Amino acid sequence: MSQKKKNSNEECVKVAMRCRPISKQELIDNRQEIVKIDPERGEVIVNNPKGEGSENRNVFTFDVVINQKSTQEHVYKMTALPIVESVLEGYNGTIFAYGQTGTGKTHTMEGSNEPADNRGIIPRTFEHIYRVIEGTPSKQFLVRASFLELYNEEIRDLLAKNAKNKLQLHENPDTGVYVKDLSSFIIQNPNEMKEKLAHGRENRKVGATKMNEGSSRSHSLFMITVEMSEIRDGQQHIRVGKLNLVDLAGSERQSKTQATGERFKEAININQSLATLGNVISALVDNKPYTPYRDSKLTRLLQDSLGGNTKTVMIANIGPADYNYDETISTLRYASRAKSIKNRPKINEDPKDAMIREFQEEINRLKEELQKKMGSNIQIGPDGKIAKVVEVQKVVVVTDEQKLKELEEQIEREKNLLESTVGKKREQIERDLADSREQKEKLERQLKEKEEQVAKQAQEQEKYLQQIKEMESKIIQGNKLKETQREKEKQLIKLQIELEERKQEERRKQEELEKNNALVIGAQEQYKSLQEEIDAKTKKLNNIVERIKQARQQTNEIHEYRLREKEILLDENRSITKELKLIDLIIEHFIPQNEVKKLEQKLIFSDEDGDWNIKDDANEGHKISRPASVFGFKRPICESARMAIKFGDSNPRFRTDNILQLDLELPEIITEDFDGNVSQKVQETINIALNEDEEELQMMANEKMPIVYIKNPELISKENALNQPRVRLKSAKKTSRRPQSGLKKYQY
Ligand SMILES: Nc1ncnc2c1ncn2[C@@H]1O[C@H](COP(=O)(O)OP(=O)(O)OP(=O)(O)O)[C@@H](O)[C@H]1O
Repeated sequence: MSQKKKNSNEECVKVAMRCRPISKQELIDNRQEIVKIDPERGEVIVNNPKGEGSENRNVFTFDVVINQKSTQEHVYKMTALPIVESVLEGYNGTIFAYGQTGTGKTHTMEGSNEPADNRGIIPRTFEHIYRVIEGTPSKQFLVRASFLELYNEEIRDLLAKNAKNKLQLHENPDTGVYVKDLSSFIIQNPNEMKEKLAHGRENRKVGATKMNEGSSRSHSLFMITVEMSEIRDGQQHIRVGKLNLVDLAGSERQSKTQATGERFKEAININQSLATLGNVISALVDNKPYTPYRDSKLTRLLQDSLGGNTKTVMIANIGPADYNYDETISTLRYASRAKSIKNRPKINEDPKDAMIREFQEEINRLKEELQKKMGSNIQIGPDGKIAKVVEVQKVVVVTDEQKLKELEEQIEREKNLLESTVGKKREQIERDLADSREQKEKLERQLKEKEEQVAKQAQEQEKYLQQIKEMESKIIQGNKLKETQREKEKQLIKLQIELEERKQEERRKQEELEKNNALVIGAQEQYKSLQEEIDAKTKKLNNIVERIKQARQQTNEIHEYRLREKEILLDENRSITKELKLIDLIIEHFIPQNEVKKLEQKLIFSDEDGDWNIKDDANEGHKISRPASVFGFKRPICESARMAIKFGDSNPRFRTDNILQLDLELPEIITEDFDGNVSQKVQETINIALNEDEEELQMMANEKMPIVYIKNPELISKENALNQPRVRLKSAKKTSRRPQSGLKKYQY
């Protein structure tokens, strides 16, 4: 029984491993290749450059393993293709690349357009989606795309006009986690989609590290939503498939990348979010009661892809060189665990918020309105054209002109007749003629009016048609000619997917079997002689001893790796503490205590954003009421504005008109500008706060510092403290009050 069918629609995360070729630099540095790949068995063997004998071999098995020589097309077929096919049936799908920096995640996900063979999964996905749409005339499609990055735990819309704006994560009980205000574009063909990808890429954070020149310093997520509408059994059915294409920033060691400053901060954030991803994977695999999705924005964004309702493929990227052994093993262990995550994919059928339904309804409404406006004899074809109106115009013209012509002829006849008859009737005839001319002019006027009316109607009709056409063009439909080709391709893909799934299933079972075999000594086995039994059992014993050795070796390696990771985390911790200390120092020494308190009261921790936000007073009901208007002024006005008006200030803001975009009214400056020279005392305080631990700071106070600011005055004897003269910060102006400080300051 396949893994899929074990528990209704339960299926495991599919894990693929890709190893990049050894780089030129690695060849120059004479690096050894330590990775061996057997795609048929789905095996990756990594040799420990420091190990000996059988202990130096680490064997991993994955659903798909891709060697250094594989093409981008092969990678697409083996990893993304089945997921994209599922998305086009209405499933949610996620493809994400994970691995150490510089191992080829971006190459795998995006690749490059030149040469065309180098295109990665994302552009190939675009082509695949529109190829399927072209070959499916029985359905209507609406395709949308969004592109975001997650940089230093902040979400940015890479397709927005202002890509610097931070966006927030929200949760909807029906649709799950989503990014509020993320822009989404309706896309009609793969080229338009590629343009969006290129546009977003330009806005993405990329920086050089020692390990990779063009390293992605953020996680990126390209989202494609495919809405499909189909008439089945006389009823409309809508399905929506969502595809997440994720290129994660690379995991890395600060010591290797030699990151400093902003790069160092980025690296800390990247490592932290990846560590959370690891924790989520572990919690899911170990069936822990709580999964820490909320610990990072990355895991919240991927919540449905890990343990949710999505079909997921994880591509673990590794490098082949010996100096990356630790990271390679760590990536493979991470990936190996992810194989056991179970998802429950389901088709998104008839969702309430499908945009294609809204579009279709709007098109029908416009058509109905057009019909109403243009009269009952107007018929709208599938292409939205209206021939009848044009005919009416013609009829009107023809009828009126004919009438006029007949009239003129009649007049002419009468005129001739009259001219040839008695002269006394001439006057009468001329009068009649004048009347006829008047009638002709009247008719001409009527004709002109009618022409104008028809032109106006035609204009209005054109406007409606344009609107309908524009909306209809967003909904794309396939071509009958391509249908057979698509059917054949679909059959082929289905067979290929089935074959691959069977292979993967066999591999998983084989792996399980091998694990169990080594531990079970065949109690029921029959042996011909005692010697045969001894031989067989000795063999099995040796096998077990070998496995125990390997397990010990692995445990030692994991232990060492953990120690190193711990060291890195401690490093990160130290740097964050340092930064915090600096911020503390600034707050405590340079911001009045009452302002700090006010701010603290206004701060609120948002579970949704995982961040501190300033409370919106309006929502809390503490909003200060607006002062009432002063008689004679159009709006409430402050004292300084009133004074300014009094003294004839020409600034438009004081004209009491409602003018937008006014300059800010700046508060009175009560501080002095910094003149550039930091006093030795302040500099020493800052240096010590930045460099030393808290306790050391207090201890050193006795030795070096003339003035020391401490958080806990109880630590110093009161007597000692009181014997010392107090020093207070000077105010900028004599008229201003002295700044209050939350710290008690003692001098020694
Ligand atoms: N399979 C491959 N074949 C050829 N070149 C590759 C392959 N994989 C990666 N490379 C090359 O290696 C370099 C690093 O790759 P890439 O930028 O994709 O790594 P990355 O994992 O995305 O790194 P980071 O996490 O720092 O963004 C690039 O020059 C890329 O072209």
